Amino acid sequence: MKAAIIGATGYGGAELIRLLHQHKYVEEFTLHSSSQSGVAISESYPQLTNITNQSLQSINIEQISKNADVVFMATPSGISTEITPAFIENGVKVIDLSGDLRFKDPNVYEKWYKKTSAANEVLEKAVYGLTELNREKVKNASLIANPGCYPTATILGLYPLLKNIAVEANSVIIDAKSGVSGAGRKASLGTSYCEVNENFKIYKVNEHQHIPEIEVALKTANNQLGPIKFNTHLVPMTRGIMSTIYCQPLASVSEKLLRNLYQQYYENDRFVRVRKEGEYPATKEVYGSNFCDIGITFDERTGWITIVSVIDNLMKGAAGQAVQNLNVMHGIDEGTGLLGAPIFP
Ligand SMILES: NC(=O)C1=CN([C@@H]2O[C@H](COP(=O)(O)OP(=O)(O)OC[C@H]3O[C@@H](n4cnc5c(N)ncnc54)[C@H](OP(=O)(O)O)[C@@H]3O)[C@@H](O)[C@H]2O)C=CC1
Ligand SMILES: CC(=O)N[C@@H](CCC(=O)OP(=O)(O)O)C(=O)O
Repeated sequence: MKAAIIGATGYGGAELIRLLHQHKYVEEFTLHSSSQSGVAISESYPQLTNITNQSLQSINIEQISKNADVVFMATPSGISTEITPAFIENGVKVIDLSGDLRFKDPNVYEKWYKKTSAANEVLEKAVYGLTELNREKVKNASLIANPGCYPTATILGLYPLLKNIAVEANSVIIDAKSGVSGAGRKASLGTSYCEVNENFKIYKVNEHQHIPEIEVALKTANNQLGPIKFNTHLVPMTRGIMSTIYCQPLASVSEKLLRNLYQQYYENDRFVRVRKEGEYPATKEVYGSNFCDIGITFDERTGWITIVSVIDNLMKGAAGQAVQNLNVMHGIDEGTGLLGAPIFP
């Protein structure tokens, strides 16, 4: 198949290049930029020298539509809203990494992203691409709203629990941490070295745009769920997300039962690894891979469950999951191009 990457000069775009380059069914991909057409991608990313010597092309929708079977939108929020409808009209599949198409209700997007939403008919076509939850819908989709990075770690961490165990409706607390690549490549004061190094800071307190995305997905597991408590922190590391989740079950549960429940729920999901008793995953244990690793425990003293869920934000949190969805949409093995082990140390 033939692919095009719009936003190829960003971190999500560069990760897509790395993955599509090693994907045996992608015979060709083109790279598109709104600001650097004509410039070789290796000018932005010297590590891609001899991997691809392509020059960036402008974003010409008609030309891309003639060439590509599928377009990846690795662009900031607001761009897919403008561009994707034309690709859909031209019969080209789209996988959007941004938040533009993740909500069915346009008001939710407008409230949390503070931007104009895509039209209802586009939102209706979009399938929320958290592959493990929506595999059957992804199979038949022509438009994928790839999930956000924090939602991927958090929803995978909570879903089996909320589906199977009665919890205190208002007890879900999510303490999430991200590496700095989660903010993209664009320079900003808040992500500059001196602001981040040897520092640990909370940001977007009570107003993170991923709050409604997580709530909408979790309500499909338990519609009694109250508002979640969710906050995000910037950690001085490049990649990785850790979502530490606390939740109070209505009745005491055994740790063994919880682990069995998670293992059963994810038994056919090769990218979710449920850790054994007493083992909690670290971000480096999924670095550069498409895995989501989950540790779980119940504290009899407090009566609370703790779940730890980690991903690489650029892989399972963005480009990796986008390629996983590409595979499912095209009926090819879900792991194609994604089976590399995590990089460690
Ligand atoms: N980083 C992460 O971990 C994750 C990111 N995401 C989402 O994926 C998307 C891409 O993120 P990321 O790669 O990190 O972001 P970056 O900021 O690294 O890259 C975004 C790219 O979009 C392009 N762009 C900017 N403005 C426009 C425009 N007006 N029209 C077309 N293209 C434009 C730029 O390339 P150029 O100037 O060459 O056009 C830029 O390189 C975002 O929506 C982000 O929220 C989702 C999950 C995780
Ligand atoms: C570290 C960091 O800044 N991360 C970003 C993740 C952005 C993202 O994934 O946003 P979308 O919903 O538009 O995809 C954030 O917290 O906003």
